[in-house]
Amino acid sequence: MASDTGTGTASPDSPFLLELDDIRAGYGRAALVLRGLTVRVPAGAIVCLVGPNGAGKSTVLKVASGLLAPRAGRVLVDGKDLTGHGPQRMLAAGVAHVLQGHSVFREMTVAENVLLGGYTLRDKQLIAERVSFVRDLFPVVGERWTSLAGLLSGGQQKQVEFARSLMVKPRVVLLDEPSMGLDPKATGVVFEQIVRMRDAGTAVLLVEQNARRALEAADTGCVLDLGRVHVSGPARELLADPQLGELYLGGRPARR
Ligand SMILES: Nc1ncnc2c1ncn2[C@@H]1O[C@H](COP(=O)(O)OP(=O)(O)OP(=O)(O)O)[C@@H](O)[C@H]1O
Repeated sequence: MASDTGTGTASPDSPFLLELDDIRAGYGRAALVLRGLTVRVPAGAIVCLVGPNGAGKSTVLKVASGLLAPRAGRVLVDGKDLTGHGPQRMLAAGVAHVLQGHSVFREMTVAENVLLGGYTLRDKQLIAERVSFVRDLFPVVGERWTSLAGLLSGGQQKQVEFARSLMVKPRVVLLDEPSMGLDPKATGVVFEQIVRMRDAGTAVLLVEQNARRALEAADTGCVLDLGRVHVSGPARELLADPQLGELYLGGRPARR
């Protein structure tokens, strides 16, 4: 397990899909929220950020998707420096952001919601392929295709949001608190779907309050504190660490 991932260097042949390198970022004139944060997401991995309320977890995702420009540091996709580019450019580079809370259009059908995710696509054949892909990946999306999205449960709506984000075939999806407002059963289903997304080839950078459940699904965990990555390492090791459990994961790990 590494104590702070440090600054490191990035190169054009970087093994990482997404790198946030020594990021400093904040809002307006307020004090910096991120103070030298480094997070790296390899292809085919789920990386999970955990940490106390207000630690800056959502801010990390906003920097990664171009919603918030960092004051210093670099944002790289496939080793290419895209620092300062906005959300449109980051999406074109393969970085999709599923925001916190529920963002389906309740008065529209599941189909209309999902197709909105592909509105930049012009090729009808490609749209059909992507629709088929997301319907296979998230069976409930296919089953409820013609229903009004507002009639679906919270967990089902979250899967519609995932499907919408995958329409453009992103390389990495940023998920902000996907279990927010869901009961334990729906949370379990949503995490299963996140693992399926990873297994289908999309890397995931995940932010969660439900730290234990998220780390169980993740490959790598990063604990944020005071605007930096305090500790990072294999998610299983973080889960098994009693000190981290006590400090950041709401008590000691469950006995196995
Ligand atoms: N749009 C904004 N304008 C000003 N300050 C903001 C804005 N968004 C977040 N902040 C501040 O930045 C800090 C970090 O917020 P952020 O939402 O990134 O934390 P978080 O770790 O995701 O918190 P939580 O777990 O409570 O969602 C907080 O002090 C918050 O008040």
